[in-house]
Amino acid sequence: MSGQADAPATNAVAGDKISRVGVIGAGQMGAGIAEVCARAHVDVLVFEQTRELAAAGRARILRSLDRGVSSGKITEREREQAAWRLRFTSDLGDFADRQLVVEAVLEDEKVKTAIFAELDQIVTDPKAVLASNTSSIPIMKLGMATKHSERVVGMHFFNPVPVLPLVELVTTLMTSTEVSVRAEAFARDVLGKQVVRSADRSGFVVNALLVPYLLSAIRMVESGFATVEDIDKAIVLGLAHPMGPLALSDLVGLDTIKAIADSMYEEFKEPLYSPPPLLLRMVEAGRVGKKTGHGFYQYPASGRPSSK
Ligand SMILES: CC(=O)CC(=O)SCCNC(=O)CCNC(=O)[C@H](O)C(C)(C)COP(=O)(O)OP(=O)(O)OC[C@H]1O[C@@H](n2cnc3c(N)ncnc32)[C@H](O)[C@@H]1OP(=O)(O)O
Repeated sequence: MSGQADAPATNAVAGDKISRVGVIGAGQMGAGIAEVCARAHVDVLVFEQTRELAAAGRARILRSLDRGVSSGKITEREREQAAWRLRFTSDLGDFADRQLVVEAVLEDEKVKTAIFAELDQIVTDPKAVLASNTSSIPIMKLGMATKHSERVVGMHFFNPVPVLPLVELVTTLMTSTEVSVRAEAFARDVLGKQVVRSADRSGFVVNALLVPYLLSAIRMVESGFATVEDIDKAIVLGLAHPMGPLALSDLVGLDTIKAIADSMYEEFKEPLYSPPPLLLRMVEAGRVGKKTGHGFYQYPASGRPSSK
């Protein structure tokens, strides 16, 4: 193998434009992906397991659209139109007509492989793209849960999805050229994202660099090397990052960081990827960051962080 992304299996060309998308999961990533699709004039169907989760997902998207209006990124009319393009279902069978499905459920390999096996039966169009937003699970494992692994790619978005312009596109040894070209064209030309390609290695490009950095910051807190506030202040003021590593860990979710670190450690057996005990204890305590209101910082209803 060269040092490039894994070579796709065939040389077909891109098919027609994708205008019907399915998103599985309306948590922080799924909701963000559904929102950017709806804002890009795409018909979006979102799967959530229950009506309550679907209602919470819709409310999350509407709040973000409101924020888009108040910050002058979209007009009231665009907000209304995007909201109309979003539908929810709790029956995966409704995804039969989707041209692209993006799975964005929790980082659990068993859950994700079961979804891909089911989707493969439901979405029968051979040109359809089955994508995962996984942060770290090798895409091949998801592809091999299907009978058509040539349709499976990784499309990895970044949080907050409406704000961050990157998508990592991950092709496997089995992904067809047609599918990778369609997925890239959709992310770039329809969603207006910029695309980088990564080989199918746990963590891909961004998390392979980000996760050891976040884990090192958590180890610094654990050892008493510096306080949470000072570590974040040092990085914001000293490196001009928009937020420090502990605030960023809270934004991503400590449960997600643990899952990514576990997956990267399993793949590379690199001690730097091993989750430190403080991270494990915080996840066990349910203090996983912004989404539960408490992580390295506390998040009152206003959403503004305060010290632990
Ligand atoms: C773990 C993984 O697998 C993948 C990951 O996701 S890794 C995590 C990647 N994410 C990051 O690194 C986030 C880093 N942090 C940031 O980018 C910023 O701190 C932040 C965007 C989260 C918040 O920034 P902020 O300055 O406090 O907020 P705010 O000023 O309200 O918003 C920043 C910009 O986004 C825009 N924005 C915010 N919410 C928006 C929305 N819902 N829709 C559209 N635009 C929005 C704002 O208008 C503003 O735009 P301008 O700079 O042009 O004015």
